[in-house]
Amino acid sequence: MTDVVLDGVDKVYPGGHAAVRNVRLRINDGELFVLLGPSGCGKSTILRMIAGLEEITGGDLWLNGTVANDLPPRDRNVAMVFQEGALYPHRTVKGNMMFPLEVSGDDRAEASAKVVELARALGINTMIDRLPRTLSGGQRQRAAIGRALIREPSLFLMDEPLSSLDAGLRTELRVEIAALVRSSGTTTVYVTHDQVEAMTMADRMAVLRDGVLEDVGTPEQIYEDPATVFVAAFLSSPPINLLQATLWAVEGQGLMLDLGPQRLTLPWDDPRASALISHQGRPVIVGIRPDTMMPIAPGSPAPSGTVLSGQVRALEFHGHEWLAYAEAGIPTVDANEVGRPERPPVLAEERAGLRDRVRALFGRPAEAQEPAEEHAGHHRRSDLVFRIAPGGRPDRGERVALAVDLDRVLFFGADGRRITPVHR
Ligand SMILES: Nc1ncnc2c1ncn2[C@@H]1O[C@H](COP(=O)(O)OP(=O)(O)OP(=O)(O)O)[C@@H](O)[C@H]1O
Repeated sequence: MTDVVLDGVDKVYPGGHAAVRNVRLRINDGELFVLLGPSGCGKSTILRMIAGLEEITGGDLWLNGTVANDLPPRDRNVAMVFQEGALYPHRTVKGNMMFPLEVSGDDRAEASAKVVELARALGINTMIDRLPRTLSGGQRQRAAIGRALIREPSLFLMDEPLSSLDAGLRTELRVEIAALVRSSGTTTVYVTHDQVEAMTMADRMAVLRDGVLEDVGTPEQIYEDPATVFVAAFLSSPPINLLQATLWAVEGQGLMLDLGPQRLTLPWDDPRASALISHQGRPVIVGIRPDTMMPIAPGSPAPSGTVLSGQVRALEFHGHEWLAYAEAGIPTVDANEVGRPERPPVLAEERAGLRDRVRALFGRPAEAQEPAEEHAGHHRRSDLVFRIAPGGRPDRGERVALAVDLDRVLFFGADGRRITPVHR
């Protein structure tokens, strides 16, 4: 059993790349804690620093109340499983799982009984005499997890252990891994870039971007009450609508969100009004999840300032639901570009260079270029995305009115941080 504290931890790789920046985090004893973020955000680096495989260049790592920055990996009692859990190819599943116990000189009969019991819990008891190459990817990962857990580590670290498996197996294994580590009570840090995996498995989770911690909390807290626009967007599937607005206080009406050609109004008695008023006259980002907008019959009564409208441009069938995309003329925001430092100009040049090279490759003449998208800065997509309840599906080209559940709308400043207080 162990708890882990990262106290202002930095990682600057040789060559100067700052992969992890001032991360402050507490992972409690027995917790299944998930590190989530896009590729390159520093998740694996954090995991490797906890394991002692990567030097910490700033701040402190505490393991069970002791600073462990310089503790050798073998003294941390940590077990780790990677994307492709490496097994010894010439040892059977049982031989692989026995190995850590043999090294520590455990009694053979006891070790064997323990391996059989854990193999049963992992659902691989019928294949313990087989060699790894005769197993499927999922079975190999189970064996690798078994080998890591067999010596009862204080801390279990998993780096994208399911990412090489197909979707069905991933779903099955994530349920089993979560149940197994919970029943063992081992503090577990699990790295993934898959938000569904994170939300379904985690007791608590952290969301990272560019080496910086954006948010920490339970999956429900982070989904319902995200700290930043990046977190709200990263955890939203289908994508959250992020609308560019200017906020105005209007006497007798409330807080008016000027969305260009359309408006929403928050009444004065809304509990968020007092925090929002500080942004009077300033740009804000309005976050509306697709399930918080409901199509209503045109002209049907709705409180003023609660309806958006648009023309249906596309419909998508997702099996359990339909999604619709409606052109509403409202400027939208790209979450990836909000609240992050400006990229150096050289990157933009490199990108243009790549585009030119691809064009040259496919022989596209320069005059065949598509017209430039009409957006400035962050404005890209200009559709409203909403869910459609079974039954009343609009047609493509039809105008729709959408009642917005204002209580569930999220408000962010232009820096991408939530304007209203975040509760943890
Ligand atoms: N040994 C290294 N030397 C220099 N830079 C490195 C090294 N290892 C990682 N990086 C850089 O540090 C950043 C974080 O890498 P890291 O592997 O921790 O990200 P990640 O979130 O785990 O990504 P992924 O999901 O793709 O594995 C990346 O920009 C990566 O290129």
